Amino acid sequence: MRKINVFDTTLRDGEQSAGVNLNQEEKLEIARQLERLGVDIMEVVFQPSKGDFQSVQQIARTIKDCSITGLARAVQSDIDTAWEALKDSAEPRLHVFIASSPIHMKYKLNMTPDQVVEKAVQSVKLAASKFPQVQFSAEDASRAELPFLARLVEEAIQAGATVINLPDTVGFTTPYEIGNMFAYMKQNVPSIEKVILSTHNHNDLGMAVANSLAAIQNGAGQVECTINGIGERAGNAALEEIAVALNIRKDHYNADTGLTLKEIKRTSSLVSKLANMPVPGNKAVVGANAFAHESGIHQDGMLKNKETYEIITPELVGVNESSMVLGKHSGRHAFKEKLTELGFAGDSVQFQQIFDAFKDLCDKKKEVTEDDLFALMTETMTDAIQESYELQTVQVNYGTNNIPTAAITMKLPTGAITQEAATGSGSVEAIYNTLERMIDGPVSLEDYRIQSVNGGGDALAEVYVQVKYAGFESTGRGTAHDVLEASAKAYINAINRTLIRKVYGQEQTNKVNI
Ligand SMILES: CC(=O)SCCNC(=O)CCNC(=O)[C@H](O)C(C)(C)COP(=O)(O)OP(=O)(O)OC[C@H]1O[C@@H](n2cnc3c(N)ncnc32)[C@H](O)[C@@H]1OP(=O)(O)O
Ligand SMILES: CC(C)C(=O)C(=O)O
Ligand SMILES: [Mg+2]
Repeated sequence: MRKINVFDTTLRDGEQSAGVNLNQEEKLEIARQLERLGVDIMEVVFQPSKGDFQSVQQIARTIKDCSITGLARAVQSDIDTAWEALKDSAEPRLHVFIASSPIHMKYKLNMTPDQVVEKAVQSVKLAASKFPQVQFSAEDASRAELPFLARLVEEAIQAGATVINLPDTVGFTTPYEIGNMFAYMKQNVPSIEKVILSTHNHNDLGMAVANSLAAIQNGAGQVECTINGIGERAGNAALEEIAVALNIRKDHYNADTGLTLKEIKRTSSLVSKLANMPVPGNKAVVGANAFAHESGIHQDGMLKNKETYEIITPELVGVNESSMVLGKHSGRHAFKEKLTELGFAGDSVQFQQIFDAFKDLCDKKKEVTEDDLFALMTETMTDAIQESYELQTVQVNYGTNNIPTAAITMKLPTGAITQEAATGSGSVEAIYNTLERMIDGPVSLEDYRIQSVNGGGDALAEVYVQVKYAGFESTGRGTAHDVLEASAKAYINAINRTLIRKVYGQEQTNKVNI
C-alpha cells in the first residue's frame, strides 16, 4: 500500500477564496485541528502581512506533528521573508513557484522560457540554502508544453528541489490528461525518482478530486487539497473527498493517506464556521445529507442492511449516525420504524390510517419532523380512543365588579356526565381551575398562546397550551369562535393526549411539541 502525503493548503490557497479572511486565532485553531487530523504538510502563508507574520510564527512554534510550509514567488525577498517567519518550525519547508505555460510566461511574467528556467533555478538554490525541504511548483503545468515542463522540472531537481508539484492551476485538465502528464514526467525527467511528485488541482470544471486521484494513480506521492474544497475561484480539490475515496477504494488505488478520518467532520465544520462558507447539503462526505436517506426503497434497504445504500460509514468520518428523513418518497417500512422509535406500536388498521394521514401531510410539508409525527399520531389516536374527556358546555360569568366564575359540563372517560364550577382571577383561569377539579390529579399549565385563524369579526380563535399532567408534558390545541371555548378545548385536548401517551407507554421523560 502506497502512503500518500497530504499537503493541506486551507490556510493559504483556501484563504484565497473570495470573501475569506481568517484572523490569527482562527488560523491557529484550524492549524491545531489539521494537526489532529494528521496532515503531513500544512501550507500556511504566502507573503505574510504584519498580522500574518505573527500568525505564521505562532503556528510554526505551536504545531509539532507536521511540517509547516510557506509559499514564495521566484523572488529573493519572498524567500527571505518566508524564512524569517518559518525558521522556528519543527521542519521548515518552502514552496517556490513560477509559471510554466506559454500564456503565463508571455503575458503575466513577460519572460522567455529560458528566463523562467533561470529564475526557477536561482530561487530553488536560494531556498535550499535555507530550508531543509524545498518544493518547486510549475504553475499552470497542465497548460504547459510537456517537453519544456520536463526540462524545467529536471533543472529544479538539480537545483535542490525535493518535491515537484505539477498544478492544474485553472482547473482545465481531465483525469486522462493529468495521468498522461505525470506518466510523461516519469519517462522524460532523468532525476524524477529523486523527488516526490505532487498534484494540486482546482475545481473550475468540477474535476479537482477526480484529477487528483488520477495523478495519484500515475505516480503522485503527495496530494494538495483544502478542507471542504475551499480556495481560489471554484476552489481546490477537497481533502475529505480524496482521503475517503482512497480509504474506501483501497482495492482500486492501493494507496492511503493515514489521516485520522474520524476528525474529518469536525475539521469541516470548524473551517466552514470560521471561513463563513457553508457546506452544501449534498457535498460528498461532509454535507448534511451525505448520510441521510429519504426514499422508501433506499430506507427499506438501509433497514435490512446498511451496506445496500451506504458505502461510507458515518462513524468513519466522525458523523454520529446516518438518518432517515421522512418525506413524500418514504415508504411503510421506514414509517413503521420511526413510529416504533417514538414508542408507538399501533395495530395494522390504525397503521394504515396513520400512514395515509402522513402521506397527506407530505403533500403540504417538505419534510415531516418527529414533532409532526407525534402530532399526527396523537390526533389520529385521539379520534380513535374511547376513553377521553369531552367538553359538553361551558359558561362563564364575568363582570368588572365580580369574581370570574366558570361552570362546565363534561363527559368523563368513564362515560359519566359531570358538572363543576370554580373561580379564577380571569375567565380563562376560572375555566382551567374548574377543569382541574374535574380531572383526576393536578395539572400544571406551562404555556398558553392564542391567535386568530383568519381575520375579520367572525375569525376563529385558536388556542395552544402546554401542560404537565400525570408525569407527562403534552400540548393541545383548540379552535372555536369564542376564545373561552377554544381555551377549554385546547386544555382538554392536551389532557387527552397525555392519556394516549399512558396507553401507548411513552417514556415519561419524552417531551414532544406539536
Ligand atoms: C496560483 C496561485 O495561487 S499563486 C498565489 C496567489 N496568491 C496571492 O497572490 C496572494 C498574496 N499576494 C500578494 O500579497 C501580492 O500579490 C504580492 C505581495 C505577492 C505581490 O504584490 P505586488 O508587488 O503589488 O504585485 P502584484 O500582485 O500586483 O503583481 C504580481 C507581480 O509578481 C510577478 N509574479 C507572479 N508570479 C511570480 C513568480 N512565481 N515569480 C516571480 N514573479 C512573479 C508578476 O509578474 C507581477 O510582477 P510585475 O509587478 O513585475 O508585473
Ligand atoms: C502556487 C500554486 C501551486 C497554486 O496554488 C496553483 O498553481 O494553483
Ligand atoms: Mg492553487
